[in-house]
Amino acid sequence: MFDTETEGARIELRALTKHYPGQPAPAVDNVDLDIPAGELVVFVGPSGCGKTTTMKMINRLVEPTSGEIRIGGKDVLSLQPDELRRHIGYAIQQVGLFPHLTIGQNIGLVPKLLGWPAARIAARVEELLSLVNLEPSLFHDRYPRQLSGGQQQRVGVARALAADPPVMLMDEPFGATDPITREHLQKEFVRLQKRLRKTIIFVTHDFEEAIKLGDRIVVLRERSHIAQYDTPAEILARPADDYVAGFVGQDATLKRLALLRVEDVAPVGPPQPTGLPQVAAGTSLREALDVMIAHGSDRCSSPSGVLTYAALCGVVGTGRPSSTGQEPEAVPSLPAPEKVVAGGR
Ligand SMILES: Nc1ncnc2c1ncn2[C@@H]1O[C@H](COP(=O)(O)OP(=O)(O)OP(=O)(O)O)[C@@H](O)[C@H]1O
Repeated sequence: MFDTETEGARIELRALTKHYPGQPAPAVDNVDLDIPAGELVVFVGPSGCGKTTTMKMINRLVEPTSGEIRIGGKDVLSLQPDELRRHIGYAIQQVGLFPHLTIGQNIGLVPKLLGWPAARIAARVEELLSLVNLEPSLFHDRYPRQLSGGQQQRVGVARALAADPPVMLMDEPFGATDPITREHLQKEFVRLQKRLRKTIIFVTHDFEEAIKLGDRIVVLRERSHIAQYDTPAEILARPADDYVAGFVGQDATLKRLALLRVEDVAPVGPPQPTGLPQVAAGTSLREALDVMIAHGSDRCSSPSGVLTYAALCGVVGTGRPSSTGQEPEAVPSLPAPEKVVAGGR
């Protein structure tokens, strides 16, 4: 259907507008947006700003009033809507599993509609259950009511991936889960997307979630006007205006530290296995800072070298004048270093 069948396809929105009948103003007004192939782009904005309407126009659950949508160069509005939807994964907060179908049947629904042979569907369902960390032998024949909320959300993601579509639309897919399950699902999802490289539009109210998941974030105002479209790091470092700064919140520096890994910071020396608190490869700078604070140390050792508190401040532009000339935001000061007792807790 698209120029790429399974790997991410580029999405282009041109002057996209939706004016619901009887409403005084358009819900989505003249939106232009380019989403590169293989990227996960998060729409974040206040309730009612038009996130869901924009997303639903892409798989034509909502018909645009005017404008253009292209996926992989194909004009979406010239395609048959049911056929289009079979080639776009869709996961929503309410999950929408069919209660009378087993988990296996729910996941296999779209491949079945696409006419895949039974053996191929069975293999795909097994593969997807494993991919979302649900043991196939335990979950394949259960019914949705026999699963926890978090397990159902995973099935929702598996079902959206079932036909291996190049594009996925995800509307608060983890919204109904408790914070711990949600964090777990987010981490799993980031790992999954690193492998799959689909083009994904992900809607959320939660700016923290947008930072964790997005290659880029679109911050929306009312009527889906774009306030800023950039990488999480750029939005945190340089919010376009006060509206975006309001989303970023007070702790932008800590959020930026959470995006960076210890290996991103030039080490000041080789790893020192003893005497310093240790952090693993892949640890975020925010976690490394927590380790330094917990040990009362102004440095810690990682496989790529020694990370100092000064280097950590330098990387987020604190402790020296910022490029804009504004006062840099302070990272929390470290408590006075204490002697770390070898073998102590
Ligand atoms: N079917 C409809 N008929 C009329 N107005 C609608 C319809 N669906 C949505 N709207 C209106 O369009 C605007 C945008 O709604 P939409 O659901 O796209 O926003 P949203 O940003 O996704 O909101 P939320 O975060 O609360 O889900 C709102 O003012 C909403 O009331």
